[in-house]
Amino acid sequence: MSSNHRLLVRNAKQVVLICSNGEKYLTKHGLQNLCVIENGSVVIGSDGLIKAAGPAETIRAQYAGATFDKVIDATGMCVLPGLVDAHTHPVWAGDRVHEFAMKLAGATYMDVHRAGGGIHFTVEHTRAAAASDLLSSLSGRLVRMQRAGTTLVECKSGYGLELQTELKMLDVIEAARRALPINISLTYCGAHAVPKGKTVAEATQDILQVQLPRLKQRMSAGTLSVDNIDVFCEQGVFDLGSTRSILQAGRDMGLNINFHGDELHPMNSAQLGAELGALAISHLEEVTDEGIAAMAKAKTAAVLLPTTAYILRLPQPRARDMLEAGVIVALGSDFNPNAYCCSMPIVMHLACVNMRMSMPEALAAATINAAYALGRSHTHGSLEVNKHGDLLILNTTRWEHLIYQLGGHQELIRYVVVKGNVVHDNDKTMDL
Ligand SMILES: N=CN[C@@H](CCC(=O)O)C(=O)O
Ligand SMILES: [Zn+2]
Repeated sequence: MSSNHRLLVRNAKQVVLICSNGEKYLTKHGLQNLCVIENGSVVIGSDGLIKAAGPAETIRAQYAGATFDKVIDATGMCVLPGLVDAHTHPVWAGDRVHEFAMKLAGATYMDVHRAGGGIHFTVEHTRAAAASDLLSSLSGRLVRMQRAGTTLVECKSGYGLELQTELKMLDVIEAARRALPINISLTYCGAHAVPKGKTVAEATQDILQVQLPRLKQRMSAGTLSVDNIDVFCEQGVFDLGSTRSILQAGRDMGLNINFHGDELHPMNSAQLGAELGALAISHLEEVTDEGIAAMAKAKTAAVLLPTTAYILRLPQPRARDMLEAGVIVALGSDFNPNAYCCSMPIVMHLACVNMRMSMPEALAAATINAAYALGRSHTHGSLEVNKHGDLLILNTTRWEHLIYQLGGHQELIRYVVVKGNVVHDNDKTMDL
């Protein structure tokens, strides 16, 4: 093979492909043994896509005459697909460290929300913030996530709750998508809370009659590209009926349904999502057995968020029951002013310890299954030919160290690569 390629990563102790037969997600037995090559190499072409991932000897012979823009000798290191974070709220102004103190002193999430704090506090600050300030804080957060190994991240709006600020947030995410190498899946979450002074019915009408039509115009004009629609379906927020009408309207515009459900109370959100063909439902701390069965049947991914249950001291989502029922389990950091965590390695560690997932289950949940939850598992989430050349190279001989060493990812992650370009080199503390 004599053509020029972008990147060769050679002689890695382990190359963790995750899967190798074009699987769109992994459940049950598929999660028991992830596909790992001992002594492997990876080739990424000049189009940024994976050309080969296999035994080092085979690739050496196959690419004997090829040239590469860059060669990384990964002797003694591990190569993994870039991590996928399936749930974040990364655009906001005004932190909530004071509320963290209140919660440590015993206040619940809803106590703070009803007292006008929580999402409402963030809405007030985000409405007042300049788009340029939101973009610069968002960019910093995304770089931090990328350094922790995330190469595809879902980003929600939802701290505007009215047209102008929701559009401002979506535009800021769109601008970050164009400026930064990290891959972004963009979610409209105008139904994140009922704005102060409005009833649920009024808020729902505003979304259906004002916000979604404007979004549709912007999408048709090609100035905004929204991927998913989200609603916070919860007692005291959006009930099942209003959730249904908003999600249906989003689906009719071609958006993937991906929403917050069954977090603080059992709402039958899982059944609703399954019925509507949702790609994913997040949280599910209070999901019922019927909800689990419905999601397994409908192939609706469960995006579990270990940081939320940890910080709010909620019951843990029933990951084991979901896995045993064949639900597609994915993970997200839930980065937001309530749960300030940018690190999917920490999320995987919490999923293993608190939700009793195994390390292979957690890694699949943070790669191929999270990519599925975002409708991207045909291009992301595993190291397979023709997928994006997004990967991590770890300073360790066994991939499990990324989960085992709690908070150790900064030292462990040597390189982060997106489409064959090194976007983070820990040795040079470089971020591009
Ligand atoms: N539960 C609703 N939304 C977020 C929290 C957002 C916030 O508190 O600002 C979540 O997923 O945890
Ligand atoms: Zn959320």
